[in-house]
Amino acid sequence: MTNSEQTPASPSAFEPRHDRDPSVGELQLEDRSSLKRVAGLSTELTDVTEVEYRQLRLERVVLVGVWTSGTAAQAEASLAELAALAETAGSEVLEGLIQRRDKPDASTYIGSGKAEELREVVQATGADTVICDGELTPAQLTALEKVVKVKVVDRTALILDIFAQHATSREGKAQVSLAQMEYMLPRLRGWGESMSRQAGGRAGSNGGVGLRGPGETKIETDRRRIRERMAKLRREIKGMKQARDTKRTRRHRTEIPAVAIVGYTNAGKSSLLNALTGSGVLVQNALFATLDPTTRRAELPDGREFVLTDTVGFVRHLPTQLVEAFRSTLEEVTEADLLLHVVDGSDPLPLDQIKAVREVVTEVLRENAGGTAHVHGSPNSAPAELLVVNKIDAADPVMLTQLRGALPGAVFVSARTGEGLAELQSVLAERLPRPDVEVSVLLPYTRGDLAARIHSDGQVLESAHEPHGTLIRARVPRALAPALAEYAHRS
Ligand SMILES: Nc1nc2c(ncn2[C@@H]2O[C@H](COP(=O)(O)OP(=O)(O)OP(=O)(O)O)[C@@H](O)[C@H]2O)c(=O)[nH]1
Ligand SMILES: [Mg+2]
Repeated sequence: MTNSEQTPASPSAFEPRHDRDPSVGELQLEDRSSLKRVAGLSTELTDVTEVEYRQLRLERVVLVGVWTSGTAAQAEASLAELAALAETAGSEVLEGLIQRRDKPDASTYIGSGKAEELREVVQATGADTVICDGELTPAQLTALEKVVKVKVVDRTALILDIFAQHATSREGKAQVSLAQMEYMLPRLRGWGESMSRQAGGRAGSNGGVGLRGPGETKIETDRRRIRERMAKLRREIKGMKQARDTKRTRRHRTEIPAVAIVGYTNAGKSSLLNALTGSGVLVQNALFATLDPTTRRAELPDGREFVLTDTVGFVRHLPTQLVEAFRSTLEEVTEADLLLHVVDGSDPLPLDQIKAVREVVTEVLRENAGGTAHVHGSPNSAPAELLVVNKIDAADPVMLTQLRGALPGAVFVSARTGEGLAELQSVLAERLPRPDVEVSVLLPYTRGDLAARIHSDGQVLESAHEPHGTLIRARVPRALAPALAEYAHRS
């Protein structure tokens, strides 16, 4: 598959192009389409430390989930989401099965009888991969592979694979590699075995291309090399984080309020950033389209500036390796003055999405507590949250009425049609911290530079042109006050 025109009916096909839609990042979308994976080209991996080249080669898959708690609708939504994830990773979903049990089977995840059934489905459909809707232990993966006779991967590996495909920046790539290695480390043996069987299809024989699993010594060497690479990656990520910190400190010095957009993957975070700032960040009907935080300047109706950061989307059971690896990028979340929590109002279970996002945010805030000092607000205080229900143009009116009742403080918008955006901006204006010193100055016309700074960093309350200069009464950031002191005006 190379572009959406050729495969309009594919469930993973992109949304139709909206040529004049300001919320869509056309150019990046083309880039992404042109980089679409070509399946079946990768050759067997010879060096396990090259984790980033190890695509999962998911092609024709059967999904299987264990439904332990919650409603049937929730169990089905979870499997539907797994299907969307699998399609985003480039695979074709043939079948989905759910087993109701108290807890996953300790040895094969699904019960042994069900595993036999699964094997029949795999054979009947001609699937080459089974994806389980959870995180399996290395032993469970191996045991289930033995029964179903094809490669078995779990939800964590799938999400890691999508992240690996979507990472573009150096930092993003490093973070994903680190997460993949962490996931791989305890699973090296399992991988070796499954890869061998996968390549040759003659389990038990002991020679030939692709059939030599790594020997014990090789595994030990590989483990050591992976650990070394992980240590190196951690150092590199730390270095990249320092560069970003410097940039952020510069912003803090001018005390421009910061807003971080968080939310479930595909909720429309990037679309909202584009709609509020007129930028062209990548928008795609795919999960985890955005991995790198993008910061843009935006303006409130009263002229005050703020910065808006788009962040990686969250999902139920986001792999902990990823939260850990993305911690440095997620610091944008910790240090924001306000979290704009975007919810997809057209999703069947938006309240579940809100819950999942809040869980990850809480984890990120806890992990980062005690880290870098906060400039705004008190140290370690969690940023306030503003819920924004998006896609109201596509949402079911009954659901919207329910949501309005359930989420009294939320703002309802459509990034696509622009509905509700004006209200969102005025709510933002109320909620964002104001510059905190009031000054009255008579600026000579030669100091247009200072007048410009008052306009960009502060809030002008009154302004009048006098013979000797501009008389301005304004609220400005404390940091700007000293430069203005010599022009202080008393009436
Ligand atoms: N109908 C409708 N669709 C929307 C709206 N906002 C965004 N979308 C669509 O939802 C999909 C996801 O939008 P994105 O802005 O990429 O979502 P995101 O939250 O940034 O997603 P990730 O970066 O993948 O986590 C795209 O197909 C958008 O066109 C909206 O207000 N109405
Ligand atoms: Mg996005």
